[in-house]
Amino acid sequence: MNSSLLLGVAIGIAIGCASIFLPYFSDRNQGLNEGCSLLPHRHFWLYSKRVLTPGGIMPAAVEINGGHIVSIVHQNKTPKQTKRAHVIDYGNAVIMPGLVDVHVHLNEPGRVEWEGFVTGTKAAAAGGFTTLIDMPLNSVPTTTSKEAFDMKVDAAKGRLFVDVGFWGGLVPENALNNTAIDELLQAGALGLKSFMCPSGINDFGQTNASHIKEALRILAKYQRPLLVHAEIPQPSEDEKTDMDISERRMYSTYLRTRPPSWEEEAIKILIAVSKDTHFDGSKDGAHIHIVHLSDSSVSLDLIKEAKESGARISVETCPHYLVFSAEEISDGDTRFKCAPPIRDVLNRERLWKALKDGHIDMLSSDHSPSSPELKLLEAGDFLRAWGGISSLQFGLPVTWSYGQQHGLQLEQLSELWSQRPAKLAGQHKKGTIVTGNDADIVVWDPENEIQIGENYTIYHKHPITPYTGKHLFGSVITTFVRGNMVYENGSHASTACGVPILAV
Ligand SMILES: NC(=O)NC(NC(N)=O)C(=O)[O-]
Ligand SMILES: [Zn+2]
Ligand SMILES: [Zn+2]
Repeated sequence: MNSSLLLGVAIGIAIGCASIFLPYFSDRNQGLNEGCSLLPHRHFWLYSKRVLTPGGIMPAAVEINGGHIVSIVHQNKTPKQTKRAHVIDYGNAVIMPGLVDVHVHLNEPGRVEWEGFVTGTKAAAAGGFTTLIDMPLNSVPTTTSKEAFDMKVDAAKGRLFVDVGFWGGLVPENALNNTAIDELLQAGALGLKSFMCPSGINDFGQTNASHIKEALRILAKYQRPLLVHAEIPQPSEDEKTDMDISERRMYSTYLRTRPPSWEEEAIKILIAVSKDTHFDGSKDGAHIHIVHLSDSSVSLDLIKEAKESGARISVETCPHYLVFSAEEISDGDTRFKCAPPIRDVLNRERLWKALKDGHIDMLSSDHSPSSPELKLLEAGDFLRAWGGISSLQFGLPVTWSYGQQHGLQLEQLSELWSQRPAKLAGQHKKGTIVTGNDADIVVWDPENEIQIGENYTIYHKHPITPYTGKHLFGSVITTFVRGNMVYENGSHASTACGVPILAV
């Protein structure tokens, strides 16, 4: 070996050693992006008596360094605070994976008077959500082309308090254009989303079975899912066009306009098209995800059967279908208007059973607010008001409080809110507390009582929500996104350091 080679090897070893030991020499601040975190450390330990890991809930210390979980030590005592090791002891609070919401309408760019990246992601952080996946509609433009996708990502930069990925939109204009869909997916869309009924947004038209089949062919190649708003309008016998305002104010009128048969019909078609999605020799086929299931009767049975026979189908439901019922919605109270509609108590209880039995794969908020005027609260006109419920920030305490009454365990709740949604979005480093994953964590007190109301800060752009007045259990203490403490007890980090998540 000549001398210059020897020198090279020696330098190489020196650099190698330095990088192995670097984290220990640089316990404070190294690589810390000023303002991203309320905590001035990048290497620290979180401790509590209740850490939720895939192995169960246990007393443990979670070591975080450089934004990742680097070790999890099952121990009954708080680790010692040393010069090198900053330790936060959360006592009996629960440390669990940050929540992942795969169905959020942030409406930016273009409809920031409805919601926006800053307000939406601040609400998310305060609610324990560390990742959101944004829907392609309600923003202007809708996210249906590569150009629109790039605009969305640009608009998001520097404005996110949690990480945000994006679904692309599948509409009649791009569905049969393979190049356009390829471009959208190559730009980073995590999958596509389509409607089988009018979406309420003019430039987001409804797709039919042929559009969906063609899109699945391409999605199968990328192994990314198609999310579908599964309702197809059905002809009805008593269709009246001349209803007066007193009839339009009645919740029962609205409920009649969107019967379960709309969901059934759409789901039948989706199951039929999912049968053979092993296109071009693709061995895994395409994945269809049914968003916001409301009908827990025939629709749910169809999904169960299809899954049993091996279809690659998953389904989500939302807190509002689990908490409210048609019987309790007052006429004129359009805060509750959403599509598909909230149905009767029996339907709700069957949804809980399906959730507990594992037939519903995950939860999502379907946070879809609008400007207050569009809810037509004064007129209370259910047929003309905007359909969409504002709820992002409350998902955890709501589903925990009502889930407990239905025998749902914390471990199950975490699977429904973190592990499975992260998987659907292709985020394999998120959704669980395991070594090597992103340090996306919520620390919360499941026993603390709260009330959504005056003494509760709502970070959504508009506070209008049907949850107002609800007494709940569970308050978020701290939220970490990739090791940054982005929220603690009513304060957010000063800089928005969440990142746009792009599929690669
Ligand atoms: N344009 C929307 O945001 N629609 C949403 N509205 C609801 N769910 O009422 C949805 O997800 O269908
Ligand atoms: Zn929808
Ligand atoms: Zn939606």
